[in-house]
Amino acid sequence: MAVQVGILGATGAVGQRFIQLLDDHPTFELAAVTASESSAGKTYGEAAKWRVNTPIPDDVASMEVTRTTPEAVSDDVDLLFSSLPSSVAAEVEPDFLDAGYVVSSNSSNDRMAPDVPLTIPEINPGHLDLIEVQRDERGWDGALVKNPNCSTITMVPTLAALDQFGLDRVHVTTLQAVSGAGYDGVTSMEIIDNAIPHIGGEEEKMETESRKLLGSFDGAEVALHDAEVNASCNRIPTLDGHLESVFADLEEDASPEDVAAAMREYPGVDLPSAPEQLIHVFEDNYRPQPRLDRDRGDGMQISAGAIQATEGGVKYNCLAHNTIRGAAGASVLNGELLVEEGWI
Ligand SMILES: NC(=O)C1=CN([C@@H]2O[C@H](COP(=O)(O)OP(=O)(O)OC[C@H]3O[C@@H](n4cnc5c(N)ncnc54)[C@H](OP(=O)(O)O)[C@@H]3O)[C@@H](O)[C@H]2O)C=CC1
Ligand SMILES: N[C@@H](CC(=O)OP(=O)(O)O)C(=O)O
Repeated sequence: MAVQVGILGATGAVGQRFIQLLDDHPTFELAAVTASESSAGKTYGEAAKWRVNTPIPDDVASMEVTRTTPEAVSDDVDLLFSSLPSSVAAEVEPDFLDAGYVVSSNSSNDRMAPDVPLTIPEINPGHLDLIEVQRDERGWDGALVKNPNCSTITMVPTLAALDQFGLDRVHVTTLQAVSGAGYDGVTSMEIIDNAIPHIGGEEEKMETESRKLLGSFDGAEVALHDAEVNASCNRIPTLDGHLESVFADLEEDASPEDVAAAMREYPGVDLPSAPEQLIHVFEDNYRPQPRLDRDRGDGMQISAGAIQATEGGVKYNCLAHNTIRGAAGASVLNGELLVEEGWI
């Protein structure tokens, strides 16, 4: 039976990706779209400055955009995807949770809260059970699950594959696409013929969220993985697709071939939006590249390549589509996991 879903912040850059990914979804049926006061009351077609590379589905274009309050959303909606600015999400998500909604959120508020599952279905599906803790502590009838930051989710599946060799220390440098900053985020004058060598708050997110995702859960709390993670984040003039260079120190000996095999064999999950193989490893050291490889697995697969030995471990490059696997696709996959695990 179809699960009725809604999108909070549906008119924005990530909201538009949600609409694209939910069109013809086998389980989810879009029943509500919300945005700010200035969009409320308009049809979606009037309110959204549509910038995704497929047309607005006709049935969505004619839907009425509502205010972002629980009262404005029908009780028939079982699951909400959230792509609000994090300051707005911090204020309104708790209202929806109090009202009993299950929320799969892409916004960065509360990702590191001890009682909020920060989840990638292929990596730490068991962390979803934090929902019980969250309900006890906060008295919510609903449930809140978060997906990680787009740069974090690009790297973490590869680190999870390396963890069998004893992940000790990670250094990562990112080359991030402009779409990560949103449509109005960086101006053309800033980014063309240029690179911007810092992204505010991004390094800390990579350094903390990765350790929560790889951490162990004992039924009550998540113990952060004890690897040291250091990140340096940079913006470059690609449109979509974050490329990252990772240097990982390992406790055990592992050749580049061992590492490539561990990445290739890392198990996927059987959910509608999941790629068949989680990590594609290239033999060609000049791959992955953003323009050529971001759409692998409908934008949900992670790519890796140029795996080479270092004194303490390995170095390699990895890539993911930042607004699909790194944002809306990640939330949809978490929604599918919530259904699969019986939370909805
Ligand atoms: N852009 C990206 O690639 C990525 C973004 N993210 C995160 O996802 C979230 C959304 O980002 P993005 O889509 O780029 O943002 P946008 O600014 O494009 O969209 C924001 C959405 O939130 C709505 N909104 C804004 N203010 C309010 C309010 N006060 N009350 C209710 N609704 C409001 C907007 O409605 P309206 O149109 O009416 O203003 C719009 O629908 C952010 O937390 C961001 O950090 C994460 C990964 C990647
Ligand atoms: N900061 C990311 C995008 C983003 O919005 O991340 P977060 O989901 O952590 O807010 C980027 O610039 O590419």
